Amino acid sequence: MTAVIELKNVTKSYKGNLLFDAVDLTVPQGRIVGIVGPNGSGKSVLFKMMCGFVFPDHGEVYVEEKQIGKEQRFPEGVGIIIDRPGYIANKTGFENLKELAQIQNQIDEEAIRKTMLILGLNPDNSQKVKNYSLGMKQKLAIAQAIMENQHILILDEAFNALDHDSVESLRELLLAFREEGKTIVMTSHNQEDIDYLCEDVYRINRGKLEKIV
Ligand SMILES: Nc1ncnc2c1ncn2[C@@H]1O[C@H](COP(=O)(O)OP(=O)(O)OP(=O)(O)O)[C@@H](O)[C@H]1O
Repeated sequence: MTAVIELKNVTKSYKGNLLFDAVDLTVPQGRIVGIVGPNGSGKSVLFKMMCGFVFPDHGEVYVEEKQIGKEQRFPEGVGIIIDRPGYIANKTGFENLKELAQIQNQIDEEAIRKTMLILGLNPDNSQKVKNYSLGMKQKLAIAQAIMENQHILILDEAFNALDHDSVESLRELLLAFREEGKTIVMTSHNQEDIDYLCEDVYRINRGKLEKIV
């Protein structure tokens, strides 16, 4: 069992609010791991630490055996949904994804089109993102996370605002990713998503990560 993400002895607090107290976590390769906990319990902060967006006060975070912030500023090969990406409001969905793809310069327009179609977004839609519905914006966020075929996905509330059919197809997509050996860490306020997808589930409870499944 290869550990893809590891937290070792991680402590994190904001202004006296202790979110994580000497926490360890191992995310094995090829699994879907769920993190649950009430609003404000620290799910997003946990994910941000995995991505190098924030750092623990103590302890270490490793992604594929490289310490984030030390051996590597940001982890490589990770697709991320945390908060809503800052889209360019006056551009279309396709144009936005194209701009983002230029950062890594790993995929061509065809790959972007394909990803949009998988998620039920029309790449030829001339609507600007500022006029997108909530669900369409969410699909665009998912598209940017997966379009580069990243082998690790960190998905904070990926199912937000999706309609019933879109939830079903995203679930199947994530299961297919797992079959390909991708590793996924996710959270959802819908327990059904967690039950359906996650083999390991941890609950944030009083600064600790309690394994509940
Ligand atoms: N940059 C920051 N500065 C100060 N406090 C912060 C910062 N980021 C997060 N927090 C606090 O940390 C706590 C955990 O926030 P976080 O967003 O991780 O919760 P969450 O479990 O994802 O909540 P939700 O279910 O509502 O999305 C909250 O009390 C939040 O106010």
